[in-house]
Amino acid sequence: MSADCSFSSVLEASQQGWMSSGGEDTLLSLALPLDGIDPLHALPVLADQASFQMLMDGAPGLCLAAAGSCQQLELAGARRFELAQRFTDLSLNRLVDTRAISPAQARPRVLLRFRFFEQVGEHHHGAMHPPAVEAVLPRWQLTRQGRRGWLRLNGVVNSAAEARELAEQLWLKCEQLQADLPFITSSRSPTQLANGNPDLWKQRYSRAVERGIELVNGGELHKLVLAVRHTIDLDNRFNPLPLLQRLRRQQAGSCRFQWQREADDVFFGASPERLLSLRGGWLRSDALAGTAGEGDDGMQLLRSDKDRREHELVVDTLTNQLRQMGLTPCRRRQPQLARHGQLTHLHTPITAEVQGRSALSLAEQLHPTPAVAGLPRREAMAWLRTLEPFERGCYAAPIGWIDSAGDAELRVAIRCGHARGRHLDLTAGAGLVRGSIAERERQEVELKLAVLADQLKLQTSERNRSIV
Ligand SMILES: C=C(O[C@@H]1C=C(C(=O)O)C=C[C@H]1O)C(=O)O
Repeated sequence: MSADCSFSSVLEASQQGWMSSGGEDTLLSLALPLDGIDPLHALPVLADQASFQMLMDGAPGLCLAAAGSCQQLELAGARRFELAQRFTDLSLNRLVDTRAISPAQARPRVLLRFRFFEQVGEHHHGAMHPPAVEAVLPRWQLTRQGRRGWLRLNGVVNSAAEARELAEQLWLKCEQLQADLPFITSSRSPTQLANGNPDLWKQRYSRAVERGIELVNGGELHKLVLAVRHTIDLDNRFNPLPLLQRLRRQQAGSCRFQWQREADDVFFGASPERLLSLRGGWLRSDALAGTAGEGDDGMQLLRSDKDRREHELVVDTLTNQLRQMGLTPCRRRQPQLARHGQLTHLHTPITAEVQGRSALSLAEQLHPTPAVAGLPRREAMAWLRTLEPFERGCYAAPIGWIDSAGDAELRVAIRCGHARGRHLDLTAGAGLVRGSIAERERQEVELKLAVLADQLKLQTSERNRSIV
């Protein structure tokens, strides 16, 4: 092991960090290079018993696991983007980073998860809902990009002795992670219990889609993205890690994510859609809309007038919003095909130079995109409230991180599930535009739900063979 990653060097860094700040409640951040550890695989050891756990697996790009909370913010509603950005800046600026000169992957990060709607709908008050935004400076952060990896520990210290303790904890965790990690297996996949009427969502959805199509054909809306929720009851708790590990192979182009608030509340998925990536003052956003039906390898999709219009609405809106912010976005002229497992979409990447803008001021403009809400945005959002009989929660909302250099990765949380105890909610939606056919849209969400359900690899009891 090289000199800069020996225990004595960590200890020395912790003491220097403490002395350089010397104040009460010093937020100390220690880091060590730690190659060869897969954060997805290591998450249970990293987290130990911590209730907060997070994973953003963009492998073969950056894979990040985090656990425990050092500083956190939860907000109920208004000005959530602005306040979450302020919390992020304050937390990261306050950190005494003893490894300030380290590669981008090692930078300290604040993790963020938004709810789709700023406010909970009138009819759903009283039930448990995720906050409008959660922002967490984690205690532990483990990253890997390529063959390189880093372990970071953030903690509040009030004395040289506490700074030393922090260094010891980092060293100990480093040793634990280098020992043999347990394999990720769910000893037995949970069995899906028979639940009422598995076709209930279809009946509800058909009615909502017909109304949605009236709205777009009548010109009241240009687009509306209606979602459905399917709830599955299980005989056991669902552990998403084996699923996320499989999806890494099957959907390498997606970003797998998991946000565990507590052991009984885990939100997870594999997002094909970037709300924004910020790297060194450059933004990239994905317009992703238009979905191939079963049996179409994408050629019909590329020729479909309805899908091309639906897609173009998303590209135009994203580029206009960026222009309104005084930016000069670039886009490809023609959409490409993006394949994510069994689903193929039309995809147009959009880029812009955004020097000096914060990630969340940009995200506030872009969320929710017409790929997941509709157009005009405000009217579409109001119709979603009327036509969707459930709270979206964090479905289709931004999830990701911001680092100490202002770089960020925010994904749109679709292709996702939310496990609460033994209940598992799967949510999927499809965009309606003029000319949409109700039956096709129903088939599209059915396909999306079936793909999700299939990936879960649940056991089915004799009495309940079909999920969707
Ligand atoms: C809303 C979802 O997906 C979005 C809607 C799409 C469509 O309508 O074609 C395609 C990709 C996503 O932007 C979802 O999967 O839940």
